[in-house]
Amino acid sequence: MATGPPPDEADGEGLHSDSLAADRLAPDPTSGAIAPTHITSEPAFHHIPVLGAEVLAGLAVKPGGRYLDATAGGGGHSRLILEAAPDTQLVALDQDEQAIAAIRANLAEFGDRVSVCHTNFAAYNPGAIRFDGILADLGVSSVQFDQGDRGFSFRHAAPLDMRMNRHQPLTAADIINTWDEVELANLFYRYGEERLSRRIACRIVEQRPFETTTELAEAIARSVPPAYRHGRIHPATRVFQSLRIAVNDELNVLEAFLNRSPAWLMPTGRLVVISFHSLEDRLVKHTFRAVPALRVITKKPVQPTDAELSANPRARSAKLRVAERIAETAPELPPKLNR
Ligand SMILES: C[S@@+](CC[C@H](N)C(=O)[O-])C[C@H]1O[C@@H](n2cnc3c(N)ncnc32)[C@H](O)[C@@H]1O
Repeated sequence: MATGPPPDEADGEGLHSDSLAADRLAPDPTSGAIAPTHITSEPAFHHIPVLGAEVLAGLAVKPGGRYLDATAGGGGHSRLILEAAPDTQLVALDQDEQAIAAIRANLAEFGDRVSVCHTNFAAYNPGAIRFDGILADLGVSSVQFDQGDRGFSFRHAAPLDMRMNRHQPLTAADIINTWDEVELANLFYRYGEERLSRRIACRIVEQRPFETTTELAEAIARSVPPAYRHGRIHPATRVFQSLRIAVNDELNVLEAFLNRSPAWLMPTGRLVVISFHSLEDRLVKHTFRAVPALRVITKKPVQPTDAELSANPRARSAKLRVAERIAETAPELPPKLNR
């Protein structure tokens, strides 16, 4: 990864896909203004699990197996695992308290087959428990994304928050309104791969403070050339991605999880990770190769079929990779002595 942004480039080619591409809005061609959608009621906690069949195949779910869903969200994948084979046991983690409440409610019918833990997956400690499979379906859930007050999407006028764990102090507003111009440009370039990082950072610093997602998105849209404004994705998409990654420290916690979690697996246990942007996928690919306890199962990432994409367009950037914990070879015994 480069350490700082190069001079800004004006074209919008070579955009990498990311989970915020759903935020492609139709800005006013002259002002770049975005018509905000005001959410008046909380959506039900419903998230369509991505790559469901591929997750079950990757985990090789077996009767009586024990699984860890490190990002349980709405419990969609957890439910698939619990229903895939009799007597499977599941530990469900999430760092978002609202998700934890939803998981408890949505999986109540499975009784003591499920235990739920409110934690960041990087801080989880399984004690002596070892799992037959671990799943991490990264990023935010549809519910978090669509919730009017969370600030993940510029489709809704909301405070610049973006915290998955609302007990942590740092918000997106803190970053946007207090970091200096160079720090912001570096952030947009590194975590958003934004080519116009310097120009956008300069305009933000001139116009801040910003309070809401839509104010910030409009300012970004106004600060870029018209060709860029009408590109494949909304011009604020990459900046929003970079802010979310920074607020939740997403790449550092993912790296810690990828290095720690192989030790939580039984020999031949499976680690399945679904990522939604190139920075995450790169980290998963390289760490799977680098961790000595893992054997890579998927040489290439598994992606959704056209049928899944037409049913769930939000799956479009998903990439699934699988690794297996190498079975410890028994220490060689000395040849039996003839007596
Ligand atoms: C894409 S959603 C998972 C959806 C889930 N697989 C389902 O089918 O309902 C990601 C979830 O992971 C949680 N999450 C993201 N990063 C996390 C982390 N570092 N530790 C714990 N939970 C995390 C988010 O709060 C969110 O609820």
